[in-house]
Amino acid sequence: MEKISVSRLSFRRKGSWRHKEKERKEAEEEFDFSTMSFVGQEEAQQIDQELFNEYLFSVDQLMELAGYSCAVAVARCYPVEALKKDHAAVLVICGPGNNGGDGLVCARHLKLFGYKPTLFYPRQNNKPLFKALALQCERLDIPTLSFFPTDPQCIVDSFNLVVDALFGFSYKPPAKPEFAGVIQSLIQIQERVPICSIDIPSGWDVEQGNPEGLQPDLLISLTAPKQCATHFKGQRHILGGRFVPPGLEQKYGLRLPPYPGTDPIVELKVPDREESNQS
Ligand SMILES: NC(=O)C1=CN([C@@H]2O[C@H](COP(=O)(O)OP(=O)(O)OC[C@H]3O[C@@H](n4cnc5c(N)ncnc54)[C@H](O)[C@@H]3O)[C@@H](O)[C@H]2O)[C@@H](O)CC1
Ligand SMILES: [K+]
Repeated sequence: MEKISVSRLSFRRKGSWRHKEKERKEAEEEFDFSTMSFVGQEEAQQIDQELFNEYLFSVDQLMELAGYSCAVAVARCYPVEALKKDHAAVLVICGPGNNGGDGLVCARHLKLFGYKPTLFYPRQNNKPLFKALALQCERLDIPTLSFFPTDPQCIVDSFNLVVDALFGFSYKPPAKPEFAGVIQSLIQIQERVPICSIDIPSGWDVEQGNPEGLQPDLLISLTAPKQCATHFKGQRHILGGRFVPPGLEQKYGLRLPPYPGTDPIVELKVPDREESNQS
C-alpha cells in the first residue's frame, strides 16, 4: 500500500482548500446585503424546531455554539485590553429561557477569554442543562448578583459593558414587572455603558422592534437576523450561530452572508447613520 506522508497529504488538500477559500472570499465580497433575509417570529421558531426535530441537534449543542459565537462577537467589538474598569468587568443578564442559556454559555467563554463576567440571573431555569450551565459558571468563579442595583449608575461605574440575554425570539410584550424594571434601568444607562443584545434587544417585538425600548450598541443575531433587526440603530451588527445546514437555508430561502474562513461570526452591514439621518 502506498504510504502518504503528512506533508504530501496536506499539499494535496491545500490546492482545493485554497480554491474554496478564494470562492468564499469572492462570495463574501459579492454578497448583496440589501437582499439579506430577516425572519419573523413564526419562521424563527419553525427553523428552531426543524433543527431539533429533523436534524436531531440537541439544545446543548446549539446553545454552546450560539453562546460561544456571542463571546467571540463581544471580544471582537470590545477587546479585553481596551476595557479599563475592574479587569474587564462585564455584566451578563440572563433570562429564564434559551436566550438566557446563551448568556450563561457566553459568560463562561468570556471568562476563558480573560474578561471578568458577573451574572444577573433572577429567574433560574430548573432544567438539568441550565443547572449545569449555571454550575459551570459558578465553578469558574463567576459571581452572581443577588439583586439588581436600585441605582443603575452602579452598573455604569462597575462594568465596561452589559450583555443582554434576557429574552430572544419567544418574547411576547409587554414584559412582566420584574423584568420590565431591569429593561427600564438598562434604557436609562445605555448612553453611558454599551449594551450587547443576544439575538433580539430584550423588550422588542420580534418583528416590529420597539422605538421606545432598549437601543443596544451591538446586536448579535443568531441563526438569521429577525425582522426587528431592521430597526437596529447601534454601531455593530454581527451574525453568529454558524450551525444552519445548507438544506435548511435553501428550504427557507435564507440569504445570509458567508462566514469568513473558520470564524463563528460574520459582521453584517449597518446602514450608514449619516445617510439615514438625512433621509
Ligand atoms: N435554533 C435556534 O434558533 C437557537 C436559539 N437559541 C436561543 O434561544 C432563543 C429562544 O429561546 P426560547 O424559545 O426559550 O425563548 P426566550 O429565551 O426568548 O424567552 C422565553 C422565556 O421568556 C419568558 N417570557 C416571554 N415573554 C415574556 C414577558 N412578556 N415577560 C416575562 N417573561 C416572558 C417565557 O416565559 C420563557 O421563560 C433565541 O432567541 C436564541 O437566543 C440558541 O440557544 C440556540 C439555537
Ligand atoms: K436578548
